[in-house]
Amino acid sequence: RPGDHKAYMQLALEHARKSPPKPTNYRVGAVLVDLATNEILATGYTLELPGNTHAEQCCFMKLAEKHGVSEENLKQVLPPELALYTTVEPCSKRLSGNLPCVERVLRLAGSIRTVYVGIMEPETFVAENTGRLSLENAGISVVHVEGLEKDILEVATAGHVRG
Ligand SMILES: Nc1nc(=O)c(N)c(NC[C@H](O)[C@H](O)[C@H](O)COP(=O)(O)O)[nH]1
Ligand SMILES: [Zn+2]
Repeated sequence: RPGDHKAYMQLALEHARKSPPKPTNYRVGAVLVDLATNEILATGYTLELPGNTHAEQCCFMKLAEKHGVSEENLKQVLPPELALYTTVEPCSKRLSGNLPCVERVLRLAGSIRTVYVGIMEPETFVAENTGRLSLENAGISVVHVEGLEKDILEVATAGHVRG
């Protein structure tokens, strides 16, 4: 249903639960929605695809694969009004050095209009996630969907040694 942000975030959390726990990242789930049709274009979760992949990255890689384009060229085949739901805000820096998801989202600016986040990134790995500002500067709204923070954090950090 249009505007049912919590339902989409709950779905993203269900995908996050499929992610294998690791002490060096978070277990995140993401859902990409076509706002014109309310169709779910892609889902993803951390490490779903081979390599050290992130949830948002998996959404984009799967959709690119489906359309027979590279992830870099995904923008060419995307509808004009999308929303990305991700349980943890897109990363702005990755300790692995891989391309952060904020950069991957910015490539899709103009199609992705809004990023809905369940929680902002904790400071375990990256002291300050600067993603929100970068996204807003590119005209992409970042909206915090309230109410699932506790569950999202629990799932995200399940692989971490309890301090
Ligand atoms: N939004 C988001 N989606 C994910 O799927 C994921 N795993 C993270 N995690 C952010 C965290 O900052 C990085 O996981 C660490 O910085 C380690 O970087 P790598 O994951 O090894 O590239 N953040
Ligand atoms: Zn990421």
